[in-house]
Amino acid sequence: MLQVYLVRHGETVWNAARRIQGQSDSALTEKGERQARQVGERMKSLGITHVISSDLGRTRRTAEIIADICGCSVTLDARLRELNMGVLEQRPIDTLSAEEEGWRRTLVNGTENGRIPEGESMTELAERMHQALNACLELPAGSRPLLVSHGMALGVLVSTLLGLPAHAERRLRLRNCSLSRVDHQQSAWLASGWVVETAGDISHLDLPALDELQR
Ligand SMILES: O=C(O)[C@@H](CO)OP(=O)(O)O
Repeated sequence: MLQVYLVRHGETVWNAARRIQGQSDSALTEKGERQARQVGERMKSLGITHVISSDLGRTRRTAEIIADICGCSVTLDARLRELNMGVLEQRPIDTLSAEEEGWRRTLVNGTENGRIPEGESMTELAERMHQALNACLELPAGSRPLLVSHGMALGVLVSTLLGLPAHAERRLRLRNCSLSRVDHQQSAWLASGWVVETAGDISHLDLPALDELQR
């Protein structure tokens, strides 16, 4: 059975300031770097063999810290990027106009193919996240990979593996450097394919971690 670990990047300057990143970027805070070291120690104890990361700066930095601790190298996969949030990227979330908030809501209320202008739909995000996860099935037997990605991206992946709509990601709390795990199993009696072992575990963190874009 293949076990794949999923980690959201450490806290960033814009997470703490409630600014929308999407495929734009900001640096990890000091706390974010600490979170990455703490999840790295946990990953080491779990025997991670591969660290595969979104190519955005905040995930790369988190992945490098983890990989250093685990003695692995980092492979980049652009399919693990956060949702492209189009014209709302870089904006403080508390300054959105009613029209802009309406665009954001088309994403989170499940409007089919809803998207922020110049952005991506949840369906497109789900497709590329599933491709990145399924690529782990090609790794050599005995591999234990870790994917380092983002709040909405991982939330959409876990929600859709459970058979829920992509926007059910709103119901998952994936804090910075939280750990989730999905397993690929064959079972005639239980489900065959991907099953969710755990989601959003932060027991390795010693300080309270932010929820997505929350204070
Ligand atoms: O892009 C962002 O601002 C948030 C949105 O959920 O995601 P993350 O911090 O996980 O990249």
